[in-house]
Order: sequence, then structure tokens, then C-alpha cells
Amino acid sequence: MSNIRRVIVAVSGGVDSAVAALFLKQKGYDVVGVFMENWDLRDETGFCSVVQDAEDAQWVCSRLDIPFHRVSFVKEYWHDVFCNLLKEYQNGYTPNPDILCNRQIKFDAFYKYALDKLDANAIATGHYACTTFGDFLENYDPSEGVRLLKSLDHFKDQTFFLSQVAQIPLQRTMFPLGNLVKNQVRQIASESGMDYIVRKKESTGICFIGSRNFRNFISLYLVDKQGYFRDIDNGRVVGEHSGIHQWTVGQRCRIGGQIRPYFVARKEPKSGDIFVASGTNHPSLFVQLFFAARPHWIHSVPQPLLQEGMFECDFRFQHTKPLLKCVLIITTNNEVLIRLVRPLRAITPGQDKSDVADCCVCHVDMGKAMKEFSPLYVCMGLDQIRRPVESASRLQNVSSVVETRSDEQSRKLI
Ligand SMILES: Nc1ncnc2c1ncn2[C@@H]1O[C@H](COP(=O)(O)OP(=O)(O)OP(=O)(O)O)[C@@H](O)[C@H]1O
Repeated sequence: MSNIRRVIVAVSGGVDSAVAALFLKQKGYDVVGVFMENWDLRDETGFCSVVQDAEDAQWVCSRLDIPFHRVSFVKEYWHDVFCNLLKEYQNGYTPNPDILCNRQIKFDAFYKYALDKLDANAIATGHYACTTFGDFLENYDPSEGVRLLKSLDHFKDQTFFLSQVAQIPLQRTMFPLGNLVKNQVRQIASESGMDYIVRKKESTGICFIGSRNFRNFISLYLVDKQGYFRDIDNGRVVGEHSGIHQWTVGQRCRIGGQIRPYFVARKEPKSGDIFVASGTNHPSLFVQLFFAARPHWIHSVPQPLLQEGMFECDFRFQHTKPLLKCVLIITTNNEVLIRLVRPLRAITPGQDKSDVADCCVCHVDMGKAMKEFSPLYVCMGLDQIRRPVESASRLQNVSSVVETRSDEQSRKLI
């Protein structure tokens, strides 16, 4: 895109967006930094770093000598992200808040604000991701459509969290850090006099809500609803709980008086029952075959899926987990059936205390014909994949597809 003049960069007060803004400035764009406030402090019960982050974002912008804006998307976050999460939790699902936040806030509310109110030609963020349009939209071609690609830094890659982003905002998004590794970014920030930001603790946890225990946090907003723990093998009541939203499939339950540990196998929102399985390796804790409804293809439905109705790809449980082979099959009602090469347990024991809603990812390998970009990602809330085909239940939530750079291509780049 040759006529880009004005770029609005989302500046969080962290090192990544600071370096993204620095690059844009060095390239000579008319750069404006925007800090988003998405959570109303008055709703908080615990520590919130938003005040400090906003100050740091302002510090970055003044250091780079670019205008700074602070914008509130509190209303949008509440309605489009948080209420959605609450609803899903009440229905027994575990959606990923970061994926929702990217889709609804950064790549919708913020995108519209930048283009409509700040007269921008493009937006930029410090995400580790790439697109086929290039780090600075140098290959911009709306007739081709844009594909989301994995970043060079596989460890930091954030495409998993961007997998629900819509095509139009992505077409006008720059990811200036996509071809760098994190250490380079930190070094560049230090060399540019932004050591203060480099030394700052990395943000962890959920987008805008921070690193508190997410399930405890969400419980503050949901009314407890008592129900039973039932043994999945015989339906026998083995304990009581105070709400299905407090439990995630695969999680260990501490039920008094039981010798063997129980794990959540299935939740039934209607009755409020939670079916639990005795022992961490109980077969009901594993899933191999499941449906995903309403796939979101960032660019287009992969050709083999359209033409042959199925194709082989890789599946990943959380974005840092190893890939597992799977087959995608398109069904007559436009759902995607996913069959893993072997059963996968919902959560490994080490993750039982995970605060964040888990997701799984399906990496689609297009084979030789499309070596350059292998389409990626079916991702959905953990509980969605817990619906095996045998139970004939359909997933309610969305899955989504982005594309990734093949490992081979990335190696060449390194
Ligand atoms: N409150 C915010 N205001 C403006 N932009 C934000 C905010 N939070 C995140 N972003 C944007 O989203 C990008 C990804 O944020 P995330 O918190 O996932 O990653 P990060 O690696 O911690 O980024 P950073 O180092 O810039 O904080 C940031 O680089 C920034 O561009």
C-alpha cells in the first residue's frame, strides 16, 4: 500500500508496542499512539495495573515524540467481550477472553476508532504475527485478501490469539515485530533509550483483566447455582458444587471422602450436574473425535476441504503445545468434524490450576501444492472439544482458521 500516511499504533506501555511505534516513526509515517482502557476501575476488587500502563504508554509516546491518545472501550469490552464470556461460562463453556478481546476490541472497536476518528490509513500493534501483506503493508493487495501468518519467533507467536480476527481490519494492520525475535526487540528498545520499559515486568494473564485467577474473578459476576458432582460411570452423587462456571473440563475436583481423585469429565448446564471421572487417565477425559461449528476462515476455506471435503492437518492443544495430526472433514451442514490421530486429554495435570480458559488449535498442512503458507488453526474453547461425536452434541462456539508459515520456511528465514 503506497499511500499510507497515517498509522495509529496501539501502545500498551510494554516493550513490544514501544518498538513497533519506534519502527513506524523511523519509517517516516505520521504515527499516533493510542492507549486503550477497557476495564472500569470501579468494577475492580483487586490490583489493576492500568494506571501505570497508561502512564508508561504516554512516556513511550513522548520519548518517541508522537502524539498520545487515551481512549475508553469500557462499554464495548463489557458488552462484546465480558458479557459474552459470562454467558458462555453459564452455559458450561470456557471461551478464551484474549481471542474475543482481539476480535471485538483491538481489531474492531480500536480499528474503527483509528480509521473513523483519527483519520488513519492503517493500524499497528506489537503482536508477534505476520500477514501476507507484509510487516508494513508493502504487499497490500485487497483483491488477493490477506492471510495471517505465524511470526518468526515461534515461541512468542501470537497468531493463536488473533485467529478470530476479521479479514477487513487485518488488511489494514501492520505487525512490525513479526520478523523479529523477542530478544532483538528488547535490545532495540534498550538502544533507543527505552530501558525503563525493557525493565518493566512483562504483562501476563488475560487481556485487560490482568493476571488474577480468572475463574475466581468471573465468579464475582455470576450467581452461584448449586449442583451435584456425579460419578460418570454410574451416575451416583459423590459431592456438591456451587456452580458449573467454577469448573473446567479436565480439572481436578477436591471432593471430600473420596479415595481416588476425581476430574471433571462433562458439565450439564440444564441440571447443573457435573459428571466426574475417577482417576486422571479415565477414558472419558480423552477426546478424539469432535465437531466445530461455524468455522471462521480468515482468508477462505482451504481448497482441499472444499474440493475433497476433507484433508489432513495438525492439531494443537494450546498454542505452546506440540502438534498432533488430525483430519478435518466438512459435513453437510457446514460444520467441521475433527478426528485426532490419537485421543487427547483435556488438560494435563500441570495445567489443572490454569487461570486462563484453554484453547486448542488445529494446524492445517496444505502439503506441497501450497508449501509457502500452510493454513492453520481451528481453535475453540476447551469445553467445546470435550463434546465427542458419539454424544451427538454439537459445539456451539466458533472455531477459526488462520494460516501459518511452514516450519521449513521459518527455518530459512532464521
Ligand atoms: N491497553 C492497551 N492499549 C493499547 N494497546 C494495547 C493495550 N494492550 C495491548 N495492546 C496492543 O496489543 C498488543 C499485544 O498485547 P499483549 O498484551 O498481548 O502483548 P505484549 O507482548 O505484552 O505487548 P506489549 O509488550 O506491547 O505490552 C500490544 O503490543 C499492543 O499493541
